[in-house]
Amino acid sequence: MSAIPPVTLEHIRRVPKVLLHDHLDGSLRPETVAELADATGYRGLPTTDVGELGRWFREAADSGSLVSYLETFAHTCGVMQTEDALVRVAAECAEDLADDGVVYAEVRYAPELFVERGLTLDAVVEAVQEGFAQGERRAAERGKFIRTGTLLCAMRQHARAQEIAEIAVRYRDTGVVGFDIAGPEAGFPPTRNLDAFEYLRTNNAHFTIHAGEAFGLASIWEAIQHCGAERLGHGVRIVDDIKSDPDGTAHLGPLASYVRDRRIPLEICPSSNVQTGAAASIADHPIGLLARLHFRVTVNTDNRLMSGCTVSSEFAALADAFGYGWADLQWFTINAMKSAFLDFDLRLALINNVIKPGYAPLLA
Ligand SMILES: O=c1[nH]cnc2c1ncn2[C@@H]1O[C@H](CO)[C@@H](O)[C@H]1O
Ligand SMILES: [Zn+2]
Repeated sequence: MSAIPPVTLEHIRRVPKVLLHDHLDGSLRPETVAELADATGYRGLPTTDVGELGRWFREAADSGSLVSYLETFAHTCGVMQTEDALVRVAAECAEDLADDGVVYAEVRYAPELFVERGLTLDAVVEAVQEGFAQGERRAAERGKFIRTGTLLCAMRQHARAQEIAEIAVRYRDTGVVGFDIAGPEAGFPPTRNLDAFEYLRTNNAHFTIHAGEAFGLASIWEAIQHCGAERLGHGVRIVDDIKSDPDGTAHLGPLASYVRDRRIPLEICPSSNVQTGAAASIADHPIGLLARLHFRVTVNTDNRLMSGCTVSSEFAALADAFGYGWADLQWFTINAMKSAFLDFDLRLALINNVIKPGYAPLLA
């Protein structure tokens, strides 16, 4: 019998993982940002030195506020205005995730941010899907399995949610698995987009909503009870509805109970929350409490470029902070797979044929 390996980054990279919340325009390789700026004539980068550029994104995003964090996306979106650029970024995204041991990923982006040079929204979606297909193929050629789906975001501060929802439904059979709203939360409640959410529900389409990140319970409540969100992007502020006694006994308010009882998945992104000020540090992150109370917690990257992270590094940071072992990491992974916007039979197959066998030798 070989000894069970310790929960280190190196070993975490080898076990199957599932990612539900990752932004395509927040996860480019720094060298790709620099090369695409050169190729497409984008002149706005703060530096063209690749090492400095990676550092710049992490530091600029380390701002303590969601609004200044989001300013960094001007540069990634700036270099993603052509079909070739979108294909490349999506293909590299699939490959990078596969190399990190991610077996299923839902990657999101807002098509409306890539039309500055004349691409149509449909052309954007088709280029991104082509890129993911290429990336999955290239990963498979290297012996790495990954399946991807995309989520189309509408930006809260624009008024295009209905249009984007219609595109999400139209492309549902070609890899678009759902819809989301992203962007600044304060001042832009999800109920501004009620028509779009009603349209999606009428068409039996899936959606998640960024809520409970920079703004509190009201945003979560609206997302679930008015809009009908199936999952919550972040949702960490649900802890505002939980009171803890000095001995650790927790008392859940009605919204927290509803979220837990209905098993509403929380797409938690620990490093991103520290950067935007939604959590003071990884060790202080509400994920510790939420996992202990058995909320449907999933672990995500949000923006790998801005946070300099991967799913594996997020797992490793949580294992360090909270002492999580392989059983906990499997629990996060199965939670995520159960919560995916993918057909039930495919979710079950990935759980039984890929995830459980991947962790089994570590749980003996
Ligand atoms: O954590 C976040 N909260 C809200 N919006 C975000 C977050 N991360 C990225 N984006 C926004 O989503 C857009 C589409 O991918 C990005 O351009 C960025 O503006
Ligand atoms: Zn996000």
